[in-house]
Amino acid sequence: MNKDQAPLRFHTRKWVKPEDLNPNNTLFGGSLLKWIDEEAVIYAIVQLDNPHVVTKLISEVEFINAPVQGDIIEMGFTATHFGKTSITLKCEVRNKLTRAQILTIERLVFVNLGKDGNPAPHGKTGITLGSEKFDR
Ligand SMILES: CC(=O)SCCNC(=O)CCNC(=O)[C@H](O)C(C)(C)COP(=O)(O)OP(=O)(O)OC[C@H]1O[C@@H](n2cnc3c(N)ncnc32)[C@H](O)[C@@H]1OP(=O)(O)O
Repeated sequence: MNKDQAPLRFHTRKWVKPEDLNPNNTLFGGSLLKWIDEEAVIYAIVQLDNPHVVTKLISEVEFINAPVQGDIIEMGFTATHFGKTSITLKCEVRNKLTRAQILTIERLVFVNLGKDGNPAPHGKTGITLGSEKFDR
């Protein structure tokens, strides 16, 4: 980990259920990516204090270990870069009980949109810690 990078914060947990499985009886990768995209955009929305944020890019995804039914997994995110209109996150997913790594994504880029739907400067330069802006 880069020494200037904040540690990943593991908040969201999921319980792997029968409807989440692929025909091999392990977690369907598409379900996991959907959960990650939603959690990541919520992280970006909170950090940028704007509900109009879209996913621009998801970098290489490495599926390391496959969860099975009944596993509890947790998703961790941290912001690694604040651009002018974008924010870049890193993601790791691990098994809540064994801590085994499940997946890593080095870069998820989200873009802050203005009222006109075009990229707009967000003015943020660093991570907002604690319960964030939406708790005010
Ligand atoms: C949560 C969801 O499910 S959203 C649904 C899925 N996402 C979408 O449908 C988004 C579709 N894409 C779009 O609407 C457009 O591409 C937009 C509005 C996001 C961006 O439009 P662009 O013309 O690329 O905008 P622009 O060139 O101004 O770049 C905006 C930011 O994205 C960054 N960016 C653009 N392309 C890339 C790329 N390929 N990789 C990484 N960052 C990029 C730019 O560096 C810029 O960031 P910065 O201002 O911090 O330097």
